[in-house]
Amino acid sequence: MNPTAATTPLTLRGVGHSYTRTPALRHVSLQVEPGEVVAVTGPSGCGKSTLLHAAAGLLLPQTGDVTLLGRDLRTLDEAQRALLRRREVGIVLQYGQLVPDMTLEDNVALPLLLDGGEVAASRTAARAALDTVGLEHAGLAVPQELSGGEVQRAAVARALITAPRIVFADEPVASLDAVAAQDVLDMLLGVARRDGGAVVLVTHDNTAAAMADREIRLRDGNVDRESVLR
Ligand SMILES: Nc1ncnc2c1ncn2[C@@H]1O[C@H](COP(=O)(O)OP(=O)(O)OP(=O)(O)O)[C@@H](O)[C@H]1O
Repeated sequence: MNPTAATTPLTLRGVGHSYTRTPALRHVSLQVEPGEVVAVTGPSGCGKSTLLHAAAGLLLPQTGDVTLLGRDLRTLDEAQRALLRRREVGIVLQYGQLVPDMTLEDNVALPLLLDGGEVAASRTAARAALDTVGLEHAGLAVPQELSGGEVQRAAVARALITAPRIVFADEPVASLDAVAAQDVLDMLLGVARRDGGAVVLVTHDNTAAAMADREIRLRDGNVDRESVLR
């Protein structure tokens, strides 16, 4: 058996975090199983993005523990968490988060280049990744020359270029039309079909949420309801 297939991709135990006096997340526990796609839904401000940032190691929550791909995130320093994210985790945040004055090709190649990848090979891989998201024509453009939907698709290409074991996506289809949204979701959800892979999708979009295996609905920083969808 592949040893990575048995690793639980993500476990949160009693995770809480406050930016101000009102907690953004109160006490959230959840587990994502190998092969699973989990949609995190709920009204604006209920804590979805905070949950995603904590789960992906972008934010160390004030209380509780996160185990990501078998690693307890509290035991890793910032550099170790960054390395784990870069090598094994794909992250698509709201608004794409591309580097503004880099071409799309270099933006998408960045995770490989930061890991010591050879420049020409990394750019070739980036062009192939841009091709899969329908942006083969835009490799030499910079993000401000693109539409919101194109930026989002490039962010998806960048998140998938390292063949991550888990993907976290925050509203990945918010600025896409229905056809492009379906394409992007298919690509992201493909990660869960890899051995031991998993996907966590924050979304307001009912169609996107309905593609998940399980929906976790938050309210006021807590899990309000969990529904098994398939
Ligand atoms: N950096 C921050 N500083 C202060 N408060 C914050 C910060 N980020 C989030 N919050 C607050 O924490 C709460 C949860 O925010 P969060 O972004 O996690 O919710 P959300 O469910 O993702 O919202 P949306 O659907 O609108 O993106 C909100 O009340 C928000 O105003």
